[in-house]
Amino acid sequence: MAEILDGLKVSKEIKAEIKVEVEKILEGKRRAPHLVAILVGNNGASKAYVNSKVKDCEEVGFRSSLLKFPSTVSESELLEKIDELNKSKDVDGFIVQLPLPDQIDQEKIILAIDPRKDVDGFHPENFGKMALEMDTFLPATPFGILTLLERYNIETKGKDCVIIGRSKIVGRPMSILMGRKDFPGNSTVTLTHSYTKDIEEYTKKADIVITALGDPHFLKGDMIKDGAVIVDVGITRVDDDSAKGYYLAGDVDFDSCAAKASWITPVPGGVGPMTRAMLMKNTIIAYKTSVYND
Ligand SMILES: Nc1nc(=O)c2c([nH]1)NC[C@@H]1CN(c3ccc(C(=O)N[C@@H](CCC(=O)O)C(=O)O)cc3)C=[N+]21
Repeated sequence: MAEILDGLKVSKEIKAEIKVEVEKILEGKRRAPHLVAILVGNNGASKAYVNSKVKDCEEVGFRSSLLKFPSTVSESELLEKIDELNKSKDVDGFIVQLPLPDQIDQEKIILAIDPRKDVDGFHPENFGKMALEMDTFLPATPFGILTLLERYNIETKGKDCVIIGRSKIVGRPMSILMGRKDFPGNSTVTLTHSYTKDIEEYTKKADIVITALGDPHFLKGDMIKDGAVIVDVGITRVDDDSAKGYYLAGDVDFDSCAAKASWITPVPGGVGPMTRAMLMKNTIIAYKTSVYND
């Protein structure tokens, strides 16, 4: 029976550590770190995530601003706002919640963000630095997974790690990070995706499986080996007749995998809260390295 990689617990520890740092900053009579989130449109899940980020900011003592735009906003309007945030001396970092409506070129938006304020770590300059093992903002979800593995002392060196899904914000960067030379890395990485002939062939041999595909209960116990470490990034709202009208489903079939794995992340309470904690971490890093605070 697997032990739980408790992302909710670790995320609280990290936020408490950040809070202590913020208190020291304020004692030094400096302004608090300031994170801005841009939310476009009315997507229920996006709204929920952004609101929880605002709550996290309050919890650690950051200033936060939520900028809402209608789904009809033009690309140039958004670019103007980004330019303003790039220049603003009292904004340390900002994120543009994805996905964006079709009339907006996501690539253009990400390229417009000043890499020094790109606390999501999505700008190609930061992605490149990540790949080259240079100091930079790591994308929050992969950063959260690494931190979770680190805090539980999960050995990754020399392990076979299989990642399912090659998204720009999770699978792809995760595949790079797990193979990096620094801890927790040094794994032998296989990145599987929709064109992989037989995913099971890989997952069955893997010491570590990281699923990020958004397909509820995809990974079953008979697809993994005994003692594997299972990290579930998937989080899909599945309609049901509960009070909320939905439940949150991971990519992992929890019961059958937990029966075989050595460690496993739950959904909710695993990677999600870690993602949020790492955004706070990136924001305080941005604050400390900001040219305006030295
Ligand atoms: N620019 C941008 N940056 C992001 O980091 C980003 C984004 N766009 N778009 C959407 C995804 C998704 N994402 C999540 C964050 C927290 C939870 C989270 O805290 N989940 C809770 C459950 C929350 C609930 O109850 O709905 C949990 O797993 O326990 C989930 C998903 C960040 N994303």
